Amino acid sequence: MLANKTIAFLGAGSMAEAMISGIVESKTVRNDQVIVSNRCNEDRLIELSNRYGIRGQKRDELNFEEVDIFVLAMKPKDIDNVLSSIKGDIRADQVVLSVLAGIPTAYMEDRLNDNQQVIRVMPNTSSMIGESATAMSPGKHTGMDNVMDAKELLKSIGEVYIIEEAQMDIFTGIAGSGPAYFYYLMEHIEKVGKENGLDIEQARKIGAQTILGAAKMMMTQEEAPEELRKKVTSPNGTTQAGLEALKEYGGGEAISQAVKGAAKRSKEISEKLEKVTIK
Ligand SMILES: NC(=O)C1=CN([C@@H]2O[C@H](COP(=O)(O)OP(=O)(O)OC[C@H]3O[C@@H](n4cnc5c(N)ncnc54)[C@H](O)[C@@H]3O)[C@@H](O)[C@H]2O)C=CC1
Ligand SMILES: O=C(O)[C@@H]1CCC=N1
Repeated sequence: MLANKTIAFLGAGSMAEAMISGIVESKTVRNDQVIVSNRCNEDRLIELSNRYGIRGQKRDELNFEEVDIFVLAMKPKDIDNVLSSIKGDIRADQVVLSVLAGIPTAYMEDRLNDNQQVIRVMPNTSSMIGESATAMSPGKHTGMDNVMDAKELLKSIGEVYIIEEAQMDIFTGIAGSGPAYFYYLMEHIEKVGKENGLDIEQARKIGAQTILGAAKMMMTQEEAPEELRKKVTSPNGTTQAGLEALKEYGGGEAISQAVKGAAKRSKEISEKLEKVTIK
C-alpha cells in the first residue's frame, strides 16, 4: 500500500519530471509525499515544486529517514557518485528504484547495504501523461510487498511489465527509447506535409491522429499488425505504392536497427561499468 509512503527523486531532469507529472496527476499519492532533489540546480527544484506542488529539497535538506522509496533519475555516468553518497544514509529496507539505462540491480546491490532492496525500472517520457510502457525487475533482496508498492506507483504513469532483468536491454530499445523514433517519424511527416501544402500544425495533428488510431487498433483488435496492414493495402493502390517506397528505402530494416542499436548501447553501458566488487 502506498498510502503515506514518501517518494524521493534523486535527479530532476526530463525523466524525473515526466514521472512526477504522471504520479501527481494520478493522485496515487499526495503531492507532499513526493520530494525532488538534485546535485546542484536549486532553480530547477523550485520550478518543479511550484509546477507540481511537490517538495523540492537540496541534498543536505533531505531527511532520509522519512523516505520509503528513492527513485534514482540521474545519468548512468553519475551512478557511482550517487551510490557512494547515499550508502551511509539509507537503510537496506528502504527501496532504491533506479530508472538508469544499463545499470544492473547487482551493481547497485554490491555498492549499497547488505540485503539492500533495489528495483531496476525502465519507463519512458510518456509517463508525463500516464501512458508509459514501463518495465521493472526487482533485485534479489526485494520483498514482494515492496515490489507491489513499486508496481502500484508505476501503474500511475502507465502500463507496467515485470520482466527478467536479461530482457531490460531489448525493452529499453523498444520502449525506453521508443518515443523518440515516433517523434522522428513525425518530424518527417510534418516536413513532407508542409512541402506539399499543409501547414505544420495541420500536418502534426493529422500525423499524430493517424499514429494514435493505428496504436489503438493494435491495442483493441485481435488481428496481428500484418493483418491490419493488409486491410489498408488495396492491390495496386496508394498504400501499396507507399509500402514499396518504404521497403525500397529500407524502412523496416531501419526500425529493426534502431531498436537493436539502442539495446546494444544499454548492454554496453552495463559492460563498461567497473566490475562488481565484493564488499
Ligand atoms: N529521458 C528519457 O526518455 C529516459 C531516461 N531514462 C533514464 O533516466 C535517467 C535520467 O535521464 P534524463 O532525465 O533524460 O537526464 P537529465 O540530464 O535530464 O537529468 C539528470 C538529472 O540528474 C541530476 N543529477 C546528476 N548527478 C546527480 C547526483 N549525484 N545526485 C542527484 N542528482 C543528480 C541532474 O542535476 C539532473 O537533474 C538516465 O539515467 C536515463 O537512462 C530512462 C528512461 C527514459
Ligand atoms: O537515451 C537514453 O539513454 C535514455 C534511456 C532510454 C531513453 N532515454
